[in-house]
Amino acid sequence: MNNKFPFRLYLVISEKNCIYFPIEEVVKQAIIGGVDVIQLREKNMETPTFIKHAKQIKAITTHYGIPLIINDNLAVANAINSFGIHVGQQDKSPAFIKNQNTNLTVGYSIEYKQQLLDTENIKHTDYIAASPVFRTPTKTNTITEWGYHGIEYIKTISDKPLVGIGSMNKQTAYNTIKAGADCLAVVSAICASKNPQKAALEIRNEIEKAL
Ligand SMILES: Cc1ncc(COP(=O)(O)OP(=O)(O)O)c(N)n1
Ligand SMILES: Cc1nc(C(=O)O)sc1CCOP(=O)(O)O
Ligand SMILES: [Mg+2]
Repeated sequence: MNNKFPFRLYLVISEKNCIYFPIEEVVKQAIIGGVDVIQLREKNMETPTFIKHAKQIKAITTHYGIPLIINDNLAVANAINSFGIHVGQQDKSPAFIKNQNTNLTVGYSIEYKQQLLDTENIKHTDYIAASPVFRTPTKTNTITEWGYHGIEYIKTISDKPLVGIGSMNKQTAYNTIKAGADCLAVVSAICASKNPQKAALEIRNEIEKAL
């Protein structure tokens, strides 16, 4: 697998998705349970507040040696010197970001087949995300579902590390990895669990079983 994204279980987290514990506690429990990369996704935070919040989360992820990725906001990613940034089709493009002379690892959401032919952006991308594998109440402005066959299809077109996102949990993890995903990104199955550590461990176990 590409050295820049050798991860298997990706926590995508925001304050509002953490139901039973403060975000800092969910981050710690998830890491202990087996999450090996984290994205901070705060969709409604102004940049100065986002930077302050991201610094607090980065202090925890750094303590555990886990990379932190920032969703959407390049100013925040640069301000905290994050490991990476994740962007989608409505955000700054991977080509633009890589042209800023940055070391950021760049993730890019792919919503349908034709976007896989966007070679200019995909060549500037370190991993792609199948967006979504299955529809999810956590993010409703998605287009279609890739499903397991979609994951298989993407792997025939692209050799980029592939992240599956959207209703990834202990029931869907095994088949998504078997279909060809390299990594699973999870929000609610961990953030909304009464036991985030156990939830992460159970998904991680399914991933390892499928590899
Ligand atoms: C790992 C991962 N995959 C997909 C997304 C979605 O990105 P995007 O389409 O830009 O939507 P928002 O998350 O910005 O609402 C993601 N964030 N992370
Ligand atoms: C942040 C995000 N992006 C998606 C996409 O399809 O691009 S789905 C999603 C949320 C995933 O939440 P859950 O794990 O609760 O299903
Ligand atoms: Mg985005």
